[in-house]
Amino acid sequence: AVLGDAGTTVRMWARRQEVVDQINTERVNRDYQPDLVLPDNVSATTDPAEAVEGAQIVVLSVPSQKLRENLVHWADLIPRDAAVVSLMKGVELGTTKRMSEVIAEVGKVEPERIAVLSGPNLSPEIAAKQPAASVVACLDHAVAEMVADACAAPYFRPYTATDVIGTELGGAVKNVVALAAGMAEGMGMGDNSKASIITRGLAETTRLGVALGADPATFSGLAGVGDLIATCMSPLSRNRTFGVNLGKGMTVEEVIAVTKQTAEGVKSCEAILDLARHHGVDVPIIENVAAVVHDGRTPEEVVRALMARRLKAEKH
Ligand SMILES: NC(=O)c1ccc[n+]([C@@H]2O[C@H](COP(=O)([O-])OP(=O)(O)OC[C@H]3O[C@@H](n4cnc5c(N)ncnc54)[C@H](O)[C@@H]3O)[C@@H](O)[C@H]2O)c1
Ligand SMILES: O=P(O)(O)OC[C@H](O)CO
Repeated sequence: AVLGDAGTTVRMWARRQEVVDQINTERVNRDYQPDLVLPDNVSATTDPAEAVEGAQIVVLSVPSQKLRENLVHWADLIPRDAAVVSLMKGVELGTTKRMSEVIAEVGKVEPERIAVLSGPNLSPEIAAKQPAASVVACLDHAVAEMVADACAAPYFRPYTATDVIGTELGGAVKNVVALAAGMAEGMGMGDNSKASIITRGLAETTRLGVALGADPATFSGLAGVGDLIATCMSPLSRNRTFGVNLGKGMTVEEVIAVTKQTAEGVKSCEAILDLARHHGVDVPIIENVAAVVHDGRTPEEVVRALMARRLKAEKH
């Protein structure tokens, strides 16, 4: 819808024929955004070859852990001169690769053609065409500008950047911090607790980003603190909501059973923790979220553990 409203012709790929038919005939996707009427320049197909044929820009958005298995089938179809844009906010389990790295590896796309888009962009608000800003980052700034032009709509303002690592990492780590903020909310804690989590979560994100080669300034921007605030504070966030349910005492299995859409932080927290350990970066909030989600610790136990840590100077 954003691309279409920006005047860009869009051919979407979907797996199910009934979804494609609904989009092409009624211009809606009832399961995901029932109130959003897609613009006329957006169409859909179940055939990936038809979707990408002649495309100048290929936008990839599936759950992060499913990108690799899908990309295997798309790699040879992607036009060799197209920009490839990732909207995904996760890190791959096992490999600890960011989505742009998976695209380069499996899609055989040169890094200069890979752009990532990230920012405070909760989809129900975007679908309601409420004004929002975002960041398109690509090593080749001209490619970032081309993608920004293609998605600049009256209600959607993309800024450009060249820090792919920072932009991508900000989007992935904020989901894990939002799980922690949600847990605090679910346990009945107030704004001091959540602001403390957000601020120290940003410190962890920045430390890890710098170790990976990101520009620390990126984390003060839309893809850093901007998305972190939106996701940690909004009841529309799936990651925060997942955390709220954990904080209220539901088990991980119970929360998964009631969660219909992707909460990227649940799987990515382990991959991000692996990445941090590999680079020798201290990430206590991420570590404790992973302990709740994957090791059976309770939110109460990890709050006690976080508050009992050795006192230290406040620095990144
Ligand atoms: N929803 C948001 O507000 C938002 C905003 C910015 C970025 N993102 C990011 O975009 C990515 C996708 O999120 P989403 O909100 O679209 O998630 P979603 O769960 O709402 O939708 C995921 C889509 O992928 C499809 N899908 C699921 N499993 C698949 C598979 N194995 N193979 C192919 N397709 C599959 C689903 O049918 C659905 O169309 C995530 O990385 C998310 O962090 C989401
Ligand atoms: O609903 P969430 O938690 O996946 O967050 C959505 C977007 O990433 C917010 O920018």
